[in-house]
Amino acid sequence: MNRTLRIGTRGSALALAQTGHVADQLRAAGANVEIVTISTPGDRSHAPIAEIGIGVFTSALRDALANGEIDVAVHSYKDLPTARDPRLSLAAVPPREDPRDALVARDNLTLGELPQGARVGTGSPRRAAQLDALGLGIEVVPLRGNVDTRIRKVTDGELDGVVLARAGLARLGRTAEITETLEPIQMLPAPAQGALAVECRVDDVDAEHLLQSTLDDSASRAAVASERALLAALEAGCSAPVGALADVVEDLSDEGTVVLRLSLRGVMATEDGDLLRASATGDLTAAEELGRALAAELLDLSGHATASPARRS
Ligand SMILES: NCc1[nH]cc(CCC(=O)O)c1CC(=O)O
Repeated sequence: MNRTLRIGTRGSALALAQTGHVADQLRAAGANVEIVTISTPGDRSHAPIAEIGIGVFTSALRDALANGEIDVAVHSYKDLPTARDPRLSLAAVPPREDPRDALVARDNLTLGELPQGARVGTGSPRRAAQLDALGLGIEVVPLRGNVDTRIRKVTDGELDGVVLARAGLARLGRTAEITETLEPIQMLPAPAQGALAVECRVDDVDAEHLLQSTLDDSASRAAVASERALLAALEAGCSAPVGALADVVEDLSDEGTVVLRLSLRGVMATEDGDLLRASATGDLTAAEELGRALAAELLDLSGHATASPARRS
């Protein structure tokens, strides 16, 4: 392909870092690429995400792609709405970064070492619900802004800690500031956290082929597909905070050969702040079915959780 691919990105340090990485890989494969920065309403607003809505970071980029201002859009996958955009094709899901959440706290402290009443910042209802459920007496403080702004609240002494996606810190070369990487058994990440979504126009088959063959990782794509299918199915039934993580695991087939399977864990907060958890494994080739099945199980649990009048504990 001898045309120049224009790759669109948001202008945040994180977005530029991840797009730069994608551009480098495409250049290494011999493509001509150019990076175009697109400002989004999400970057200009300081309101909580819960108020301005999912898609604020991604829809301007998607529109620019659909009208031909750019040829490729690179998104943090977890920031994309679950409804697919019929104008666009998900050409590649590159190998996923570590999907876990991370704590950056003062004095090198871990969550367990923070004192009662410690103030920990996060704008994510999912992180807040899971922090509360640990029963550590941590006070969750609402917080927004880019990675730098959030960490500065800790260095300035305004907060005792903040919880962020490890992947974001890794892409910015700031993992040294992490004081604890949170195990998924305590805190399940957002569906698709740590993964990128690389889109092109649905009719741009040349770009789609190049992006897919150069960047796509089928295991990451399958894992993320099951997490997102779980999220989409739960969004239809409720608006509760949701965490999900699929791991690709080795299993033995009936014939004794090694097969790869998906192991999916999910968590959903109820209205009274209890956490419902479930897990399941399934075929790598039926990732979305697995996500939907686990969502149905969580919805079933939530029905029991709210419908039972004699509920104690
Ligand atoms: N919602 C903002 C956002 N979108 C993607 C990432 C981090 C990188 C990723 O998960 O791929 C972050 C920051 C964070 O959650 O700390």
